[in-house]
Amino acid sequence: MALLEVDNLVYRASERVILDGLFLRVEAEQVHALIGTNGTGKSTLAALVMGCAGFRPTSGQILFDSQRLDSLEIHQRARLGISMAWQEPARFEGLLIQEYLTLGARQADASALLREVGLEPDLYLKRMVDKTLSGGERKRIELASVLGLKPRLAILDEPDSGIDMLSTQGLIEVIQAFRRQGSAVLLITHREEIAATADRASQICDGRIVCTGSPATVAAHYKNRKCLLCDGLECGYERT
Ligand SMILES: Nc1ncnc2c1ncn2[C@@H]1O[C@H](COP(=O)(O)OP(=O)(O)OP(=O)(O)O)[C@@H](O)[C@H]1O
Repeated sequence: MALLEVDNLVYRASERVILDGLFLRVEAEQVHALIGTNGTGKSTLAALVMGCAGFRPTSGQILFDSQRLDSLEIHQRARLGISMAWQEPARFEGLLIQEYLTLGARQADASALLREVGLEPDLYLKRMVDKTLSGGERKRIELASVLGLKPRLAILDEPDSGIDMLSTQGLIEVIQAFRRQGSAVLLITHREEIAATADRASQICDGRIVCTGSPATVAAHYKNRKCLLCDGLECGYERT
Protein backbone atom coordinates (compact mmCIF):
# COMPACT_ATOMS: atom_id res chain seq x y z
CA MET A 1 0.00 0.00 0.00
CA ALA A 2 1.43 3.38 -1.02
CA LEU A 3 1.79 6.18 1.53
CA LEU A 4 -0.31 8.51 -0.64
CA GLU A 5 -2.99 7.17 -2.95
CA VAL A 6 -5.00 9.46 -5.13
CA ASP A 7 -7.86 7.62 -6.80
CA ASN A 8 -9.93 8.93 -9.67
CA LEU A 9 -9.76 12.47 -8.31
CA VAL A 10 -12.01 15.02 -9.95
CA TYR A 11 -11.94 18.69 -9.00
CA ARG A 12 -14.17 21.33 -10.53
CA ALA A 13 -13.98 25.04 -9.83
CA SER A 14 -16.00 27.81 -11.45
CA GLU A 15 -17.69 25.29 -13.76
CA ARG A 16 -14.26 24.17 -14.97
CA VAL A 17 -12.86 20.66 -14.67
CA ILE A 18 -9.33 21.12 -13.35
CA LEU A 19 -8.54 17.57 -12.26
CA ASP A 20 -10.23 14.98 -14.39
CA GLY A 21 -9.93 11.49 -12.92
CA LEU A 22 -6.38 11.66 -11.58
CA PHE A 23 -4.58 8.59 -10.16
CA LEU A 24 -1.29 8.90 -8.32
CA ARG A 25 0.71 6.76 -5.89
CA VAL A 26 3.57 8.05 -3.79
CA GLU A 27 5.47 5.38 -1.87
CA ALA A 28 6.77 5.89 1.66
CA GLU A 29 10.27 7.39 1.83
CA GLN A 30 10.36 7.97 -1.93
CA VAL A 31 10.81 11.19 -3.86
CA HIS A 32 8.16 11.42 -6.55
CA ALA A 33 8.48 14.21 -9.10
CA LEU A 34 5.37 15.70 -10.70
CA ILE A 35 6.00 17.46 -13.99
CA GLY A 36 3.71 19.09 -16.51
CA THR A 37 3.09 22.29 -18.42
CA ASN A 38 1.66 25.42 -16.78
CA GLY A 39 -1.95 25.23 -15.71
CA THR A 40 -2.28 21.44 -15.86
CA GLY A 41 -3.31 21.12 -12.21
CA LYS A 42 -0.12 20.48 -10.18
CA SER A 43 -0.69 23.12 -7.50
CA THR A 44 -4.38 22.25 -7.38
CA LEU A 45 -3.51 18.64 -6.65
CA ALA A 46 -1.07 19.78 -3.95
CA ALA A 47 -3.75 21.96 -2.34
CA LEU A 48 -6.25 19.09 -2.40
CA VAL A 49 -3.81 16.67 -0.76
CA MET A 50 -2.86 19.25 1.88
CA GLY A 51 -6.54 20.15 2.42
CA CYS A 52 -6.16 23.88 1.91
CA ALA A 53 -9.22 26.04 2.56
CA GLY A 54 -11.68 25.85 -0.32
CA PHE A 55 -10.07 22.75 -1.83
CA ARG A 56 -12.19 19.63 -1.50
CA PRO A 57 -12.50 16.90 -4.15
CA THR A 58 -15.58 17.00 -6.34
CA SER A 59 -15.30 13.19 -6.47
CA GLY A 60 -12.72 10.48 -6.04
CA GLN A 61 -10.60 9.99 -2.96
CA ILE A 62 -7.26 10.72 -1.39
CA LEU A 63 -5.81 8.18 1.04
CA PHE A 64 -2.83 8.77 3.28
CA ASP A 65 -1.48 5.67 4.98
CA SER A 66 -4.78 3.99 4.04
CA GLN A 67 -6.83 6.70 5.77
CA ARG A 68 -9.30 8.83 3.81
CA LEU A 69 -8.40 12.50 4.08
CA ASP A 70 -11.67 14.00 2.81
CA SER A 71 -13.10 15.05 6.13
CA LEU A 72 -9.82 16.22 7.66
CA GLU A 73 -8.82 19.88 7.95
CA ILE A 74 -5.35 21.07 7.05
CA HIS A 75 -4.07 20.96 10.67
CA GLN A 76 -5.34 17.40 11.10
CA ARG A 77 -3.50 16.38 7.94
CA ALA A 78 -0.41 18.12 9.28
CA ARG A 79 -0.73 16.03 12.43
CA LEU A 80 -0.77 12.90 10.30
CA GLY A 81 2.55 14.01 8.87
CA ILE A 82 1.75 15.93 5.68
CA SER A 83 3.52 19.27 5.20
CA MET A 84 3.80 21.60 2.28
CA ALA A 85 6.22 24.26 1.08
CA TRP A 86 4.21 26.64 -1.04
CA GLN A 87 5.04 27.97 -4.50
CA GLU A 88 4.70 31.46 -2.97
CA PRO A 89 5.87 31.19 0.63
CA ALA A 90 3.96 33.17 3.22
CA ARG A 91 5.45 35.87 5.44
CA PHE A 92 4.92 35.81 9.18
CA GLU A 93 5.48 39.35 10.35
CA GLY A 94 6.65 39.57 13.94
CA LEU A 95 8.33 36.17 14.12
CA LEU A 96 12.05 35.62 14.31
CA ILE A 97 13.38 33.06 11.86
CA GLN A 98 14.60 31.06 14.86
CA GLU A 99 11.05 31.02 16.28
CA TYR A 100 9.52 30.21 12.91
CA LEU A 101 11.78 27.18 12.45
CA THR A 102 10.88 25.76 15.85
CA LEU A 103 7.15 26.59 15.84
CA GLY A 104 5.91 23.15 14.85
CA ALA A 105 9.01 21.27 15.94
CA ARG A 106 10.29 22.53 19.29
CA GLN A 107 13.27 20.18 19.30
CA ALA A 108 14.40 21.29 15.85
CA ASP A 109 17.92 22.67 15.55
CA ALA A 110 17.26 25.94 13.74
CA SER A 111 20.94 26.51 12.96
CA ALA A 112 21.33 23.06 11.41
CA LEU A 113 18.16 23.58 9.36
CA LEU A 114 19.44 26.91 8.03
CA ARG A 115 22.73 25.30 7.05
CA GLU A 116 20.81 22.55 5.20
CA VAL A 117 19.25 25.22 2.98
CA GLY A 118 22.47 27.14 2.49
CA LEU A 119 21.87 30.05 4.88
CA GLU A 120 24.42 31.14 7.47
CA PRO A 121 22.70 30.86 10.91
CA ASP A 122 24.55 33.86 12.38
CA LEU A 123 23.11 36.10 9.68
CA TYR A 124 19.54 34.81 9.77
CA LEU A 125 18.45 33.34 13.13
CA LYS A 126 17.61 36.73 14.65
CA ARG A 127 16.03 38.24 11.56
CA MET A 128 12.27 38.53 11.13
CA VAL A 129 10.28 36.47 8.62
CA ASP A 130 9.20 39.64 6.87
CA LYS A 131 9.44 41.56 3.63
CA THR A 132 13.10 42.38 4.15
CA LEU A 133 13.87 38.78 3.15
CA SER A 134 14.28 38.16 -0.55
CA GLY A 135 11.97 35.70 -2.32
CA GLY A 136 14.75 33.15 -2.45
CA GLU A 137 15.56 33.54 1.24
CA ARG A 138 11.90 33.10 2.18
CA LYS A 139 11.72 30.01 0.03
CA ARG A 140 14.80 28.53 1.67
CA ILE A 141 13.44 29.29 5.14
CA GLU A 142 10.14 27.67 4.30
CA LEU A 143 11.93 24.57 3.03
CA ALA A 144 13.95 24.54 6.25
CA SER A 145 10.77 24.73 8.33
CA VAL A 146 9.16 21.82 6.45
CA LEU A 147 12.37 19.81 6.79
CA GLY A 148 12.39 20.49 10.53
CA LEU A 149 8.90 19.05 10.88
CA LYS A 150 10.23 15.69 9.64
CA PRO A 151 6.99 15.05 7.75
CA ARG A 152 6.08 11.64 6.43
CA LEU A 153 5.10 13.42 3.21
CA ALA A 154 6.54 16.77 2.15
CA ILE A 155 4.83 18.48 -0.76
CA LEU A 156 7.29 20.85 -2.39
CA ASP A 157 5.55 23.07 -4.94
CA GLU A 158 8.17 24.40 -7.33
CA PRO A 159 10.99 24.80 -4.80
CA ASP A 160 13.14 25.92 -7.74
CA SER A 161 10.82 28.58 -9.11
CA GLY A 162 11.50 32.24 -9.67
CA ILE A 163 14.57 34.36 -9.50
CA ASP A 164 17.02 34.32 -6.63
CA MET A 165 15.98 30.81 -5.61
CA LEU A 166 18.06 27.91 -4.44
CA SER A 167 20.89 26.85 -6.67
CA THR A 168 20.16 23.56 -8.37
CA GLN A 169 22.83 21.69 -6.43
CA GLY A 170 21.72 23.27 -3.16
CA LEU A 171 18.15 22.24 -3.77
CA ILE A 172 19.17 18.71 -4.69
CA GLU A 173 20.98 18.52 -1.35
CA VAL A 174 17.85 19.68 0.48
CA ILE A 175 15.84 16.99 -1.28
CA GLN A 176 18.48 14.47 -0.18
CA ALA A 177 18.05 15.71 3.39
CA PHE A 178 14.33 14.89 3.19
CA ARG A 179 15.24 11.49 1.80
CA ARG A 180 17.80 10.85 4.57
CA GLN A 181 15.28 11.50 7.30
CA GLY A 182 12.75 9.17 5.67
CA SER A 183 10.27 11.76 4.38
CA ALA A 184 8.47 10.96 1.16
CA VAL A 185 8.44 13.98 -1.18
CA LEU A 186 5.94 15.02 -3.80
CA LEU A 187 8.21 17.28 -5.83
CA ILE A 188 6.50 19.64 -8.25
CA THR A 189 9.04 21.03 -10.65
CA HIS A 190 9.62 22.32 -14.16
CA ARG A 191 13.32 21.56 -14.01
CA GLU A 192 14.46 18.28 -15.52
CA GLU A 193 17.68 18.15 -13.48
CA ILE A 194 15.65 18.47 -10.28
CA ALA A 195 13.09 15.86 -11.38
CA ALA A 196 16.00 13.56 -12.29
CA THR A 197 16.90 13.22 -8.61
CA ALA A 198 13.52 11.60 -7.84
CA ASP A 199 12.93 7.87 -7.43
CA ARG A 200 9.84 8.05 -9.61
CA ALA A 201 8.05 10.64 -11.66
CA SER A 202 4.64 11.32 -13.12
CA GLN A 203 3.53 13.64 -15.88
CA ILE A 204 0.28 15.49 -15.42
CA CYS A 205 -1.57 16.67 -18.47
CA ASP A 206 -4.93 18.39 -18.55
CA GLY A 207 -5.79 17.25 -15.04
CA ARG A 208 -4.73 13.60 -15.41
CA ILE A 209 -1.58 11.60 -14.92
CA VAL A 210 -0.57 10.46 -18.39
CA CYS A 211 2.74 8.77 -17.63
CA THR A 212 4.45 7.34 -14.53
CA GLY A 213 7.87 5.72 -14.39
CA SER A 214 11.50 6.57 -13.87
CA PRO A 215 12.28 10.29 -14.11
CA ALA A 216 14.14 9.68 -17.38
CA THR A 217 11.20 7.81 -18.93
CA VAL A 218 8.73 10.47 -17.87
CA ALA A 219 10.96 13.34 -19.00
CA ALA A 220 11.34 11.70 -22.41
CA HIS A 221 7.59 11.18 -22.64
CA TYR A 222 7.00 14.80 -21.68
CA LYS A 223 9.48 16.21 -24.17
CA ASN A 224 8.24 13.99 -27.01
CA ARG A 225 4.60 14.83 -26.56
CA LYS A 226 2.77 15.74 -29.71
CA CYS A 227 0.61 18.43 -28.20
CA LEU A 228 0.84 21.01 -25.45
CA LEU A 229 -2.20 19.69 -23.64
CA CYS A 230 -3.19 16.20 -24.66
CA ASP A 231 -6.25 14.09 -24.11
CA GLY A 232 -4.07 11.17 -23.12
CA LEU A 233 -4.74 9.36 -26.38
CA GLU A 234 -2.17 10.85 -28.72
CA CYS A 235 0.68 10.04 -26.37
CA GLY A 236 -0.50 6.50 -25.79
CA TYR A 237 -1.64 7.08 -22.25
CA GLU A 238 -3.13 3.98 -20.73
CA ARG A 239 -4.81 4.25 -17.39
CA THR A 240 -3.84 1.40 -15.10
N1 LIG B 1 -10.96 28.56 -8.62
C1 LIG B 1 -10.61 28.41 -9.89
N2 LIG B 1 -11.46 28.76 -10.89
C2 LIG B 1 -11.15 28.59 -12.19
N3 LIG B 1 -9.98 28.09 -12.60
C3 LIG B 1 -9.09 27.73 -11.66
C4 LIG B 1 -9.35 27.86 -10.27
N4 LIG B 1 -8.28 27.40 -9.59
C5 LIG B 1 -7.39 27.03 -10.52
N5 LIG B 1 -7.87 27.21 -11.76
C6 LIG B 1 -7.21 26.91 -13.04
O1 LIG B 1 -6.85 25.54 -13.00
C7 LIG B 1 -5.69 25.34 -13.78
C8 LIG B 1 -4.66 24.58 -12.96
O2 LIG B 1 -4.06 25.45 -12.02
P1 LIG B 1 -2.78 25.03 -11.18
O3 LIG B 1 -2.37 26.19 -10.37
O4 LIG B 1 -3.09 23.77 -10.47
O5 LIG B 1 -1.74 24.74 -12.34
P2 LIG B 1 -0.20 24.29 -12.26
O6 LIG B 1 -0.08 23.04 -13.02
O7 LIG B 1 0.25 24.30 -10.85
O8 LIG B 1 0.48 25.45 -13.09
P3 LIG B 1 1.92 26.19 -12.97
O9 LIG B 1 2.91 25.23 -13.54
O10 LIG B 1 1.73 27.38 -13.86
O11 LIG B 1 2.15 26.56 -11.53
C9 LIG B 1 -5.23 26.71 -14.23
O12 LIG B 1 -5.65 26.92 -15.57
C10 LIG B 1 -5.93 27.65 -13.28
O13 LIG B 1 -6.18 28.91 -13.87
